[in-house]
Amino acid sequence: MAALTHPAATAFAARSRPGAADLVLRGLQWGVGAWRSSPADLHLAEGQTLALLGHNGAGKSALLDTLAGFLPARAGSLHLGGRELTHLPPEQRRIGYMFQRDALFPHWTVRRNLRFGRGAQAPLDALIDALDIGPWLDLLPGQLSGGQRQRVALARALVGAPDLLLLDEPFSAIDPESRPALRLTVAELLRQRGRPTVLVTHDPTDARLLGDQVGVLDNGRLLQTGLAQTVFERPADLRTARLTGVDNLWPLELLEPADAAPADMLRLGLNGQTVLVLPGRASAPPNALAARRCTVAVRAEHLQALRADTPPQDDAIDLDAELIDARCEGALWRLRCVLRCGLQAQAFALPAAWRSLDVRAGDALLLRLRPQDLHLLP
Ligand SMILES: Nc1ncnc2c1ncn2[C@@H]1O[C@H](COP(=O)(O)OP(=O)(O)OP(=O)(O)O)[C@@H](O)[C@H]1O
Repeated sequence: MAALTHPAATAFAARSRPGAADLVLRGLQWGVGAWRSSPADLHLAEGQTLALLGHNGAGKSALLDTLAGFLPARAGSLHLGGRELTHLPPEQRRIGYMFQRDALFPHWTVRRNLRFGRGAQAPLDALIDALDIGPWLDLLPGQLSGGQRQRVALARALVGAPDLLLLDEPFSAIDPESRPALRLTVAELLRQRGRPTVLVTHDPTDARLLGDQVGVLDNGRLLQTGLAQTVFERPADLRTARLTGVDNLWPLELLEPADAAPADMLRLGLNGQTVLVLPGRASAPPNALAARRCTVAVRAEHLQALRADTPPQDDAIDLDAELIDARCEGALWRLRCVLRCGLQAQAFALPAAWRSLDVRAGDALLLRLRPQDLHLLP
């Protein structure tokens, strides 16, 4: 597998055509049959990747088909590098598209598949090297595994330096061991391409790692788009929080400040009992203040599991908890706990931290978080 800064990837990028190529959608509506999206506006700068997250049927593939010209836009416009594409046929759009199903020609070798269309004259060596597909060039797609075919399809989408790259779940058939390395290779290829990419995924890790921007699509409506960090750390609503993989979503009531507490403290609780006290009521969404309830969103990676006797620390919020169970998930342990108020909480721990905790199911723990890692949703 090619390394993150594989020289071949650099050479491949150097041969990509230079020039501005922003993707701009203005009130674009797309649809399949009777299904139709809401209008969407978007500006994706050259070189940026938009990772689109959404449930099944949200309209992700239909959007890619519309950008590629396989489905007609129902309304609005689509510009790429200042060129209006809205009504151009697919072959005039200079778009590389990796479909959800690899769509390689089954009776052609991998080499001939790569040489099809835009790839007829394009240099291939650097791309073949970066994606590690050299050994399969003379094989037919049917002689490859699903994951191997996906890599070839990825190369075919990238060949000839398209102005816009569309990737529909590019890693869905890649085995879990190869996925992190391939993700990094692709991230580097996309970064060096200098052209926009729209990538559809169900995996928040793909979206976080590959997306400069993240868009969350729900039944044809873009709920939130923005910098990946903003969408992941500050999801606009509950659906976005779920789609971006927030594990802890605690529905809490806004309680009156306790006696003698500063008036601007925010006291959140359950059944009248205090769960969290936060500095500053300003962090609460205005409609949550009015409704006197909100959902507290905390990513599992922001909860630090500590031994129950750990001394308190300034500016940290500590929650008493009891361990339910712990499971190894690749490089991290996922700790499932129950808070004193009865709500469940999940925290990640690195293997060394998990070992040094030395706790078992039923043992007491402290879950620590920084106030800035906690986000209140209406
Ligand atoms: N051939 C079709 N005829 C009619 N409606 C369709 C057709 N294909 C898809 N749809 C509808 O269009 C909507 C958008 O489908 P689309 O395939 O874009 O969703 P998606 O977000 O890509 O889903 P998935 O994650 O399952 O691939 C869906 O609600 C679906 O019901």
